[in-house]
Amino acid sequence: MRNFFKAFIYAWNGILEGFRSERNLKFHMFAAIVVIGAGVATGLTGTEWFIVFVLIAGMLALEMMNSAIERVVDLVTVEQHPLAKEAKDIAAGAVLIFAVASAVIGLLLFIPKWFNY
Ligand SMILES: Nc1ncnc2c1ncn2[C@@H]1O[C@H](COP(=O)(O)OP(=O)(O)OP(=O)(O)O)[C@@H](O)[C@H]1O
Repeated sequence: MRNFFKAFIYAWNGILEGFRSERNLKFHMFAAIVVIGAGVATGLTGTEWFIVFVLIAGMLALEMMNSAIERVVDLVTVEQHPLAKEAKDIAAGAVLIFAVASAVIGLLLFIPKWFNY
């Protein structure tokens, strides 16, 4: 139980460190607050809120994973290396895929409701 508690504290510190040092994470958090506000104003159903929260949590978690990969790469080499570039660019690509998919799904959720008003 103590180990579980310690692991939770480490993870919580990781979240705080991510939000403290990563500009992109702050931007995603801001975007999440805007989307939640739009959801409240639009009146989403339970299923739609479920989708929105999964996308927000997935986006934040993926952005944090990207930041972790960037740090590990920087720890391994301060030199320019093709593998370092590939690792960082692939991780950034994963974030981009999820961000675009989230934006498309978000628009598919919101736009029909806005047109119904
Ligand atoms: N050690 C490295 N060797 C080769 N290419 C690198 C290395 N570090 C970063 N790059 C590449 O340089 C470009 C810019 O990287 P940069 O380090 O400025 O940003 P980042 O670490 O990817 O992200 P952030 O701006 O969030 O810190 C990216 O294409 C990245 O893959």
